[in-house]
Amino acid sequence: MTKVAIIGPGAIGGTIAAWLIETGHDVQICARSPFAHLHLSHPNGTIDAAVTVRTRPEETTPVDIVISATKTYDSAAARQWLTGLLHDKTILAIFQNGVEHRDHFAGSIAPERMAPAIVDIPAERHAAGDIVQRRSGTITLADDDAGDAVMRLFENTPITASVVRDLTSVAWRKLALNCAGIVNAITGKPAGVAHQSDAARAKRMLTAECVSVGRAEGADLPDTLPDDVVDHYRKAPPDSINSIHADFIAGRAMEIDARNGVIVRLGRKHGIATPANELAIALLNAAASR
Ligand SMILES: NC(=O)C1=CN([C@@H]2O[C@H](COP(=O)(O)OP(=O)(O)OC[C@H]3O[C@@H](n4cnc5c(N)ncnc54)[C@H](OP(=O)(O)O)[C@@H]3O)[C@@H](O)[C@H]2O)C=CC1
Ligand SMILES: CC(C)(CO)C(=O)C(=O)O
Repeated sequence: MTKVAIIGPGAIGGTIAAWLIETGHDVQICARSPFAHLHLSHPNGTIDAAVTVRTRPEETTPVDIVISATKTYDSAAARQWLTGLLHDKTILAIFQNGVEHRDHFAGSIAPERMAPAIVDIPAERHAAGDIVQRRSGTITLADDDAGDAVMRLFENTPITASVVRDLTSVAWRKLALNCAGIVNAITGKPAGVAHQSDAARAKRMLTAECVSVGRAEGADLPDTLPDDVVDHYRKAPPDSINSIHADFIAGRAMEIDARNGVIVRLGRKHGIATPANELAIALLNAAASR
């Protein structure tokens, strides 16, 4: 049994919490709003569990592994929980999209105790503690001691956790998929719009910039990635809605900076022009403004 804390019991944090409780770990949940019961509907059934929820950092006790699973823009707020949760060997796993996991938590824990994770688990939260997991999914971590410890946590769950030598490339490949998702939010059309040639062209342009900047950052990315991304959206259920599109529809904050802004920012650093991402960001911000 490992002592675990999960900061941010949303779609991903709630799914992870349910599986870790189910497989016998001691889980503290760090939440903004209290709830007493966790209900996960997953591809093979359901998990129902009573939960220990902390709503204030001073209520927490140190654990072996902290998993931060907030949206990227809540990373600074998530850091506030760490004081009470860390002992001198605690590992901090960062479950979020984007390529800046370490930057968001820099200075809060020694770099060798951070475990950035690329998560591919489609999940939605319907209410506090009420989560639907669509597919068992995968968690990819770096091949080091911290990544190894987090991978072992999932041994008895249906979620496939693995470690890879080159997490940078995995993160940029996921970013390629995510940066193209902005087309759905701007057009207001779900995945099936990728069958339309102009939408597919826009996705390819965004992704091509991601490939150039990612390579400058050291990622190993294939030339076929823009086409692969379009294929991915074409193969998805045509009515499926990616998370930035869902956040836009719901009027929630969006991970625009982590999914597209980062391409523009790092592009500038390397002298690479990123007009498609710049334009897409401006259009989505304009569409979201009241
Ligand atoms: N959902 C998915 O299918 C996938 C998501 N991801 C990535 O995983 C990350 C998490 O996404 P997701 O689970 O969907 O997001 P959600 O919005 O569903 O969950 C985020 C959770 O963090 C909580 N939170 C925010 N700030 C704090 C804080 N200071 N203290 C405690 N809790 C806090 C929110 O609380 P509150 O209830 O108050 O809002 C919410 O419960 C994102 O980076 C996303 O891009 C990656 C792959 C798939
Ligand atoms: C569905 C997927 C994988 C790509 O758009 C995603 O990560 C998201 O919805 O944010």
